[in-house]
Amino acid sequence: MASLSVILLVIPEKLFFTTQSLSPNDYPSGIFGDQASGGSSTVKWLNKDKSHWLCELNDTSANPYCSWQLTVVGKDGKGIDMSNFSTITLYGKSTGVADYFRVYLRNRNPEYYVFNDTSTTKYNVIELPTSSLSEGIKIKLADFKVADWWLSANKIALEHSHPEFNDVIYIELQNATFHREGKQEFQLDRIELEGAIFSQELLYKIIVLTWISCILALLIFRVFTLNKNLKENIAYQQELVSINKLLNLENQKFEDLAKTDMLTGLLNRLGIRDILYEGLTSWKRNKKPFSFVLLDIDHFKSLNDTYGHDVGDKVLKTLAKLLTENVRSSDYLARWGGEEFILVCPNTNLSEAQQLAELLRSKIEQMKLTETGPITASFGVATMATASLDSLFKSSDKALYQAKEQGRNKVVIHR
Ligand SMILES: Nc1nc2c(ncn2[C@@H]2O[C@H](COP(=O)(O)OP(=O)(O)OP(=O)(O)O)[C@@H](O)[C@H]2O)c(=O)[nH]1
Repeated sequence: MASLSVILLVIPEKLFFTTQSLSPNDYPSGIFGDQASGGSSTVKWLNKDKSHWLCELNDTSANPYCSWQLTVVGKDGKGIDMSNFSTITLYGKSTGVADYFRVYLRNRNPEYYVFNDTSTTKYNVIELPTSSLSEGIKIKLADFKVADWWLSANKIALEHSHPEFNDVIYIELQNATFHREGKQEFQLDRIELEGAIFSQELLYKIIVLTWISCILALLIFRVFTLNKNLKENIAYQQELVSINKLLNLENQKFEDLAKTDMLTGLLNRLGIRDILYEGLTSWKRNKKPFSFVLLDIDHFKSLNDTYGHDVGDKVLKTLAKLLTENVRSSDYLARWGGEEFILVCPNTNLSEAQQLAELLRSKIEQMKLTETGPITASFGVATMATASLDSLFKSSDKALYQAKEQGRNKVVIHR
């Protein structure tokens, strides 16, 4: 865009020029003297093409004249719109007594032109030296002025007193003001109109407007892409959020799995850990009773040995189910390891824990096991006396050991 602007600015103005060439043969032409206004000046053609004529002026009227007139009206009835041209060049020859001649470019405009009254066409006029006609006289349209006599004769309003070239219907050559007597030959070969397609001003305007349009288009494109990126980012964020949710769920799943004993589905040691700390904290803060029931299947080794490990596993699962069904919703049951289970009882004193252990012992004893026959379990019960989970566990383990010692299938409490 910048390079294009530079190129447009440095390109020679001529490249933007448009030209139109007129030959007197292309349009009807006519010659006339001043007899109509009482004079005796005459004019006659000197060739068949009507491009060469002789004017003989006689100073017998107020304004002696003779004219050559080219009627440049197209088939559409319109004259030539010269408003886009900046110069008109006349090529021809003139010899005789006169140094100057005048050119009229006669324009129509409904504001002052009366239909069929050719005298109401605006007389844009300029007087030029006859000598330079052979080299081509280039005249700037801007140098034309409107004939004063025409303005007065037609009482033209001030706003229409400037030259106009939008509908020129006659190009006319005449003797100049001070040539009143004598012979003058004219020859007109060619008329050339020339003008810039773009004026320098328009070119600058186009460049500035193009820049503004490009910047605007760029801004709109930028806003559009930013918006698109924003939407994509939001969608990506939402995707991340949902992935995170999924991952959290998965994490939770893994966490739950890590805290669960695979065989029985009960909590494992890791799973019960937080509950133990909560119980300890609660005991420390409010001295709320907190008890443990440890239970261990009796002679499980011989059960395994007799019926096999798989049967042993089934027994462990059945027992876990029975225990789950018979503990309170406020208690926490976990597999401590092997054939050993722990029941953590918040807000439960020693006697309540003992009763619970007794109930479980009795349920286990009565449990129906088709493959092995009945089993029993021994229980050690303890309640928290000092702020130590370790000593609570040791106490209940000690009580369990005593239950085993006392013949198994027993509940022993640690006092
Ligand atoms: N089937 C099965 N057996 C297990 C599992 N974990 C531990 N055991 C077995 O449990 C048995 C425990 O035996 P011991 O510690 O000697 O105790 P016990 O035979 O129950 O004897 P007491 O506790 O003194 O009544 C061992 O033979 C272990 O192999 C398990 O997940 N599945």
